[in-house]
Amino acid sequence: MGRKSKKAQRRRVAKQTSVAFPNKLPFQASKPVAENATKQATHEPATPLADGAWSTGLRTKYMMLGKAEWWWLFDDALAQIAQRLQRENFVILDGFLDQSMSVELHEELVRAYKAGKLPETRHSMVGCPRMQPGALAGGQAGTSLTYRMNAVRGDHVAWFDGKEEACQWHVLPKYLQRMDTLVSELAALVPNLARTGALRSNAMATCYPGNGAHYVRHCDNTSTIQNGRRLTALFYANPLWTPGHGGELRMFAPQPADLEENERVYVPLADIPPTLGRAVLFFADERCPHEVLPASMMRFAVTVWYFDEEEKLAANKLKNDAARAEADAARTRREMEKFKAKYGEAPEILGQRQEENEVPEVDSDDGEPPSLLHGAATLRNHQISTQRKVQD
Ligand SMILES: O=C(O)CCC(=O)C(=O)O
Ligand SMILES: [Fe+2]
Repeated sequence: MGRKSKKAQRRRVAKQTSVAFPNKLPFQASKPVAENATKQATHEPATPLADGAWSTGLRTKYMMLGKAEWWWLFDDALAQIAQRLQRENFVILDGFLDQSMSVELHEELVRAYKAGKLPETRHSMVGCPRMQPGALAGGQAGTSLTYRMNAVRGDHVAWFDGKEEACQWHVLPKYLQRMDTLVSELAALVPNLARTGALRSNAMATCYPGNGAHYVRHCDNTSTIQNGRRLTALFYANPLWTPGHGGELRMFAPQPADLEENERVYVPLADIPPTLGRAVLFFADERCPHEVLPASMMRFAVTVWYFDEEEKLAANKLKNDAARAEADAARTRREMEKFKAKYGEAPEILGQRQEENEVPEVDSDDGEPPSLLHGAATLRNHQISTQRKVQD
């Protein structure tokens, strides 16, 4: 396909949405989790706590070159990130943003969360989207039946493009630009990400408000749903996190896509604390079942999904397909029944998905690549050339 027609196709996606095996497991696996296993009563981790210690040497090296905050952007770091992602299906990046930016992003998220709790007239951020309890399901195109159930998913969320003036963002747009840069670099190194990097979701800001809020084990995409999500990028902003606060991201071993649910055995691989400045990247499909363990304190994160262009275009084409929407809705109704029987909580049915969660592309005819890639390349070139000067 020619560049122009590809670009036109991308633009159509934006219009339609109105706003883009491992050899060895990394951590020692503990006992498989049976389907009905009850949650642990204590905060003892069931699996080893996982951190980003693998990058300490790299971070020290780039700190000494005055490039601490860009450590992940250099060729040796990118090669390791790509290698880990391919070998383990997920990778932890500590210090993705430096301490002061991370603290500031935490403050921005707290501000947005608090503003959403006040009546419109009583805060200074009128027009900043309110964080609401997160929705479930939505089907392939995201436009089918959705529902809420606190026992399944207990976070509050809102979607942001980082340009909302009312929200007074400062760090969020910088974070997005950096993550876009990283993912567009990885797209050139990881074959499975080859069609990723031009389309992504907006940023989903989340707060698990404590009191045991959690998100049960799930995959962000599956071979049945095919919603286009290829890579999940998380950033955690919790300055005072300690193990007693819970809210770890538990990663499970990959699932063969062709196994029925009752044949699956979920082996926990690692519990990842949601500590300040930490980013986690993982494949959005059955390679990475995951859950958020109960949080006893407020827990803030930003999630972005990078889409496989082809899969996302196919999913969007089915937006107005009544038969597909009904098949998705039927599956969602079965899921709701299952959860209702398991947790005894009635779902709140929302109907069609409310959020507009995809990023529009710049509408230009001048042959420029999509804004996302363009901004990302510029950022990398700038940082790398500065670094070369430092080394020369
Ligand atoms: O916040 C996290 O650590 C993960 C959240 C999650 O799995 C999701 O929103 O799909
Ligand atoms: Fe998830």
